[in-house]
Amino acid sequence: MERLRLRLATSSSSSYTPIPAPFAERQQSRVMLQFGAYTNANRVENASRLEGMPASLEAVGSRLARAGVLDATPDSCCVNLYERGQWIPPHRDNPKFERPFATVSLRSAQRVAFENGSRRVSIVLGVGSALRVGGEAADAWLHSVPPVLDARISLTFRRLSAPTREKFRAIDTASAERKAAKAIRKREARQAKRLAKLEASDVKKQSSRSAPLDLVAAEKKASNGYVPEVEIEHVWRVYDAIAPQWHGTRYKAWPRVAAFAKEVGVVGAVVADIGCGNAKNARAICQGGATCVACDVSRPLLEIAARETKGLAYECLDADATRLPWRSGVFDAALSIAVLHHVSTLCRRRAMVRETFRVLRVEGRALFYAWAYEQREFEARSGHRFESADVLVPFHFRRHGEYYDPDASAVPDHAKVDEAKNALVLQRYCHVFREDELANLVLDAAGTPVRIDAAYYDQGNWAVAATKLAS
Ligand SMILES: O=C(O)CCC(=O)C(=O)O
Ligand SMILES: [Fe+2]
Repeated sequence: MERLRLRLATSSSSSYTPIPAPFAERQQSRVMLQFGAYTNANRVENASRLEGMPASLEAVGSRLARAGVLDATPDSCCVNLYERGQWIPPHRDNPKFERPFATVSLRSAQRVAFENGSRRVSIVLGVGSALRVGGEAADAWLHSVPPVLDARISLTFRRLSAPTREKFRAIDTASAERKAAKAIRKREARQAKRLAKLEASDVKKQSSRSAPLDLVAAEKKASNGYVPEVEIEHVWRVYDAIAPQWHGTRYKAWPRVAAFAKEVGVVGAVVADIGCGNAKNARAICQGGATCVACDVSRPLLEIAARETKGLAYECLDADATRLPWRSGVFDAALSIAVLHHVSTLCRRRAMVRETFRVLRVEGRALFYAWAYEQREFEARSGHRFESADVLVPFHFRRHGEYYDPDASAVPDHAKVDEAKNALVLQRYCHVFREDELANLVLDAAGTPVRIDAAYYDQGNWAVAATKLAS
């Protein structure tokens, strides 16, 4: 008996209930091993482990159902282990179990008593017998086990009632759903954490580089080497933003530039227009039959240039004048008109001059124009007065009129609104040249012997025309 009790008690799906101390003292109750659902102080326990019955007990339960002792296959079994003298007071079986239920008696025969008011009925349960209890016997009558005469085992088979079973199934489903939802939340939280970590490391990576203002700028930076932030923000992005308005007000070549272009732009000549902007010099260059290859860093200006030069032998491409994408010695002439003053370091201005002469053939001619520090007010239409050599010059980007496109590309971060003028004020960076500075730069930085053909003041700019003397 003890061995059996231990064996069953260690079965994982069982509940072993020893007799509580006060009950044990009076020998009330018995050791119980319960499989499947059972009740404990009127609460159903283990309802979701209905499959928990050992195969041997299940076989007995099925046989009871087949024999018609039970109406359906039981899903729980309580094994009662009685020592001699142990007993159970009158009670009613928990209504959360279906009727009928059945008790199989083993080991020793035992009398059980039924009572209903003053009525009493006793039944002797023989070894191997099955007692079916249902109807009034189960609910109107109480039953009890008087002190057993000998050690005894009984097996009571029950089936959880349909509503209770349904209730527990719903609870089970809900708890499974809660569990699943919790698992999903946990997984999502983990993913969010991982993502945040990735993003943080990305931001770190980005901020450890000198942050590019936009992708185009970043791309240019990568392909052209270092471009100071001031040029990207205050030259490149400004021209990108103002391109249509810029084009609208500057569409004619300056006369002395046009004269130079005409001189060099003969049939068969190949001319470079470096920093071409909206290509206002294109006609002057190409009208004599020359072919022109132009470049600029502003895509919006290049788009205008391409549009404006349809039908001309004029090609324009996106390139930085400090790193020209052409072979050395291929051009007969080069124009660098109002470009040098937008380059913010001496090193880059020197690079631009050197590159211009590199792509020229020997005897090739170049014309440079750069904004003058010394503005001769009576000559200069701009009327600027500069305080120093490196300045920010405001450009009023009108938010109205025929050259305003509200859908045009983004304005630079530094733009300020001027409500009175209904304009955005953009600041263009300029390095303004002092007298002789441009000529000295050309002589110094050409990287090859050059001859200065002319140096003069025109349109508020210093101008230098020079010829490459050797390769
Ligand atoms: O052992 C028996 O015969 C009856 C047991 C019983 O009534 C019970 O477990 O509720
Ligand atoms: Fe009972």
